[in-house]
Amino acid sequence: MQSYFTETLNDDGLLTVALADPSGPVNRTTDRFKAELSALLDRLEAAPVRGVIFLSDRPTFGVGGDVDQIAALAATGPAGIFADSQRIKALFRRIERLGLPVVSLIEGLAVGGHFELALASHACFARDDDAIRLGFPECAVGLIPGAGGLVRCVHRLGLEASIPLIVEARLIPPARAAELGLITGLGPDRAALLAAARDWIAAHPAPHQPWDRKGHRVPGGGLFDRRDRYLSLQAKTAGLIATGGGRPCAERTALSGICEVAACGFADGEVIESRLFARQAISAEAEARIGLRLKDRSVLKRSGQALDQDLLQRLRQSLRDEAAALRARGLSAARIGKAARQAGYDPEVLDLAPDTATARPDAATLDLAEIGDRLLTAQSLPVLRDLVAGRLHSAALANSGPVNAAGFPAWTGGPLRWITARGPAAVLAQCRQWAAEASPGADHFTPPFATAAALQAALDRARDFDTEPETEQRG
Ligand SMILES: C/C=C/C(=O)SCCNC(=O)CCNC(=O)[C@H](O)C(C)(C)COP(=O)(O)OP(=O)(O)OC[C@H]1O[C@@H](n2cnc3c(N)ncnc32)[C@H](O)[C@@H]1OP(=O)(O)O
Repeated sequence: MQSYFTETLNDDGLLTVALADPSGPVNRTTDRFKAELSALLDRLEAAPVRGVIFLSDRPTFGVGGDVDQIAALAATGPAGIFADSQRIKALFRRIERLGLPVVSLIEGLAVGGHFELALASHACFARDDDAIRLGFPECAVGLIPGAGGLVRCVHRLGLEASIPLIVEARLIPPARAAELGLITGLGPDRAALLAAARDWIAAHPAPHQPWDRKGHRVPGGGLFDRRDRYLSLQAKTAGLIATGGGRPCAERTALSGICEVAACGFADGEVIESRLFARQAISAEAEARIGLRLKDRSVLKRSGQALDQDLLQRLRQSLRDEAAALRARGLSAARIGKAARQAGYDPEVLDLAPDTATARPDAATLDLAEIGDRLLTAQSLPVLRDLVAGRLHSAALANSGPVNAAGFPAWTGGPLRWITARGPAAVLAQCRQWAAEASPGADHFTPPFATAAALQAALDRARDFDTEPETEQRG
C-alpha cells in the first residue's frame, strides 16, 4: 500500500520527509498520517539523524484534520475526539522534544493540522508567494484548532495578535506570517527553501521551542494583566453574543480558549484546547458549517447546479412578506429587525420601512425567538414546496442556495438542515398552528406536506440525490 511519508536520507545526514496523502488529492492529517508520524518518531528517537525536513509532494502542504473522520469520531461522543486531539498533540510535542532540528517547508496552502505541524517544527520556511494562504480556518467551519495551534499561536504571538488569526479565521500569506514571527523566513523556490533549512539546521543542532525554555511567558501576559485588555475582550465577547443571538459558536469558544490558554502553562493549555476542540467537534454548529462550507460546495462544484431564478425571487419575497405581515400585526420595525438579527439575518434583507414618530411602536407583542422562527420558517417553505413539486432535487443546493443568495442564516446550515434539526413533526405542527391564525399573511404558512413522514421522505430523497451517480439522477 502506498505510504503517506516518503523519506530520503541524504549524504549530509538530513532526512527529508515528503508528504503525499494516499487517500485523496489534498493532504489531510488522517489516522494514516498519525500512524506514520508515530512510527517515524519511534525510529528517530532510537536512531537520531542530523535534522529532519518536512515538505509536500502535493500543490498544498495540507488542510489538516479530515472533516469526515472528525465527524465520524464526533458521532461517538466527546471522549474519542478529545483523545484524538491529545494524540496528535503528543506527536507534535515529540517533534519538539526530539533533541534534533525539525524544519517544515511550505510551498502551498497550509492550514489546520498541517499548519500546526509547521508551528511545532523548530523552524518553518515558506515560498514567498502572496497566493499562498496559511492559518487557521477552523472557526469558519464551526471548529477551533485542535492540534496545538491555538496554544502555540498564543505562546508565540500573545493574546491580541492571535484573535484575528484564530477567531476571525483570517488566512494570511507567508510574508505576513514571517512578519508576525509565526514562521522563520521566506524563499523564492524549493532550492532556496532547502538551502535556508540546511543553514538553519547547521546553526541550531539542538533547538528548543520558546515555551520549553526556562522563564518563558506568553508575550504580553494574560487576560487580567491589563485592565483595558480585559474590558476590550469583554466587549468582543458581548459583540459575538449580540450578533449570534446568544447561540454558542466557534468564535466564542475560540476567544475564551485564547484567554484561558494565555492564563496557564503550555501543558495545561493543550488540555484546554483539546477539551474545547471536542466541544466544537460534536456541536450541531460544526455539522452545519462543515456541511455548507465544504460538503455542499463540493457537491455543487461537481454537478454545476444553481438556484432557479424564480425560486430565488420567491425566497426573497417570502421573507419580505412575513416581515410585512408582522408589521401589519402591530410590531415595530425595530423589534422585527432585532429579532431578525438574533436569528442570524441581516435586517436589510427584510426591506422594512422605518418606524415613524407617529406610529405606535409594538402595538402587539411577540417573543423575539418566535419572530425569528417565523422568518426562518417562512423562508424555508418555498424550498420545501419546490422539493415536493419536483422542481428542486439536491439537498446541497436547497441548503446552500438560500444561504448564499437569499440571506438565509448560515449558522443553520441551510433550510433543510434547520428543518431536520427542529424535527419535521414539530415544524409541521407549528406551520399548521400559524396558518390557522386569524392574522395577516397567515396562509403563507400553509404546509406543502400532509404528514411529517412525507416531509421526512422528501428530506431523505434530497440527501440521497446528491450521493447518487449522475446517470441515475438524469434517468
Ligand atoms: C486535531 C486536528 C484538527 C484539525 O485539523 S480540524 C480541520 C482543520 N482544517 C480546516 O478547518 C480546513 C477546512 N477547509 C477550508 O476551510 C477550505 O477548504 C480551505 C480554506 C482549506 C481551502 O478553501 P478553497 O481553496 O476554497 O478550497 P475548497 O474547495 O474549500 O477545498 C478543496 C477540496 O479540499 C476539501 N477539503 C478542504 N479541507 C478539508 C478537510 N479539512 N477535510 C476534508 N476535505 C477537505 C474540500 O472539500 C474540497 O474538496 P472537493 O475538491 O472534493 O470539493
